Amino acid sequence: MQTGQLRIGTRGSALALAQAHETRDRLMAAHGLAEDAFAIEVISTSGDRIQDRPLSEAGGKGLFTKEIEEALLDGRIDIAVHSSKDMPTRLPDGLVLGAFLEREDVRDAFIGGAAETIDALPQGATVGSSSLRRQALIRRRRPDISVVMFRGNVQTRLRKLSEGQVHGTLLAHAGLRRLGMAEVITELLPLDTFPPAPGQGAICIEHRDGDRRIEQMLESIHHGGTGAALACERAFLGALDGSCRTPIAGHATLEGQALRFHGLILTPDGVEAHDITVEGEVTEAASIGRRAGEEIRARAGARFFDSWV
Ligand SMILES: NCc1[nH]cc(CCC(=O)O)c1CC(=O)O
Repeated sequence: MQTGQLRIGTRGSALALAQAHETRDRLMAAHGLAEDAFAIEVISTSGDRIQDRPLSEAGGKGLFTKEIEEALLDGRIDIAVHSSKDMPTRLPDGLVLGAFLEREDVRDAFIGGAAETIDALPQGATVGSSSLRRQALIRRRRPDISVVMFRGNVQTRLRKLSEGQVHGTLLAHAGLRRLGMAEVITELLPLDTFPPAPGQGAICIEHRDGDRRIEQMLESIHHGGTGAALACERAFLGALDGSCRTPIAGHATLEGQALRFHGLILTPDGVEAHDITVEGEVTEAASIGRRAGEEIRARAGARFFDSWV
């Protein structure tokens, strides 16, 4: 490592590396820096190592961030690049999310083998996904479909699909685009029936609270609209206690100074669902999300949350 280099911590998956490179490239462009002003440090996380069970059972979201956050706190790296969707609502003391890059398309994508769309899948088809939200949304739309646990990187999933192990799978459009693989998509799912996970499609950058040098560098690559949408979506998750065993969707959109949030919670079988829309000023982003979370919680009732914990 050269002295003065900015050290970027990331997981080692192809998607994580693409996101780290995108962040580095934006910082290079914004500050007229060369590639050797940065070092990309790959950090393996528990989430990468656990492959045999759903992460919601193994301990949830923090599994993708713990080792990276330790590296930040120890001063081994200066910034960490994450998928916002994978970030817990509460960060360790001393760390903050300092910047969000402009959001990609937030929609889920269906990659079909047996048929191009979810509606066209044969009766009783099998779809692979390990996301509780996607499982519940598919079951809500097509109760006859069986959803099987499906993890691993994009290449592994596509191989299983081409081997006929499943009739289709769902992935984030954003991730496929960042990998240059959007051509495998057979259907982009509509936002009203397949609302995204809070944070989907947005890259965030975490750093040590009060690190002035980093704060100044990030200012130029931060996207204010994405930051407001994410403040709202993360507040919604926080108000729901971020339970990773509950299928939760939440999406904030902006039109000028107006922010509109749509949230949805479902039972894992997709049978029961509660949704909410709250609108307000962009400056109130976090309180809109919190209010939506509190209201949907009250509406669903304690029984809804108790039924599978
Ligand atoms: N949990 C894995 C994860 N985290 C972020 C993305 C996609 C990229 C994004 O949403 O920014 C994915 C894969 C997927 O859902 O297909």
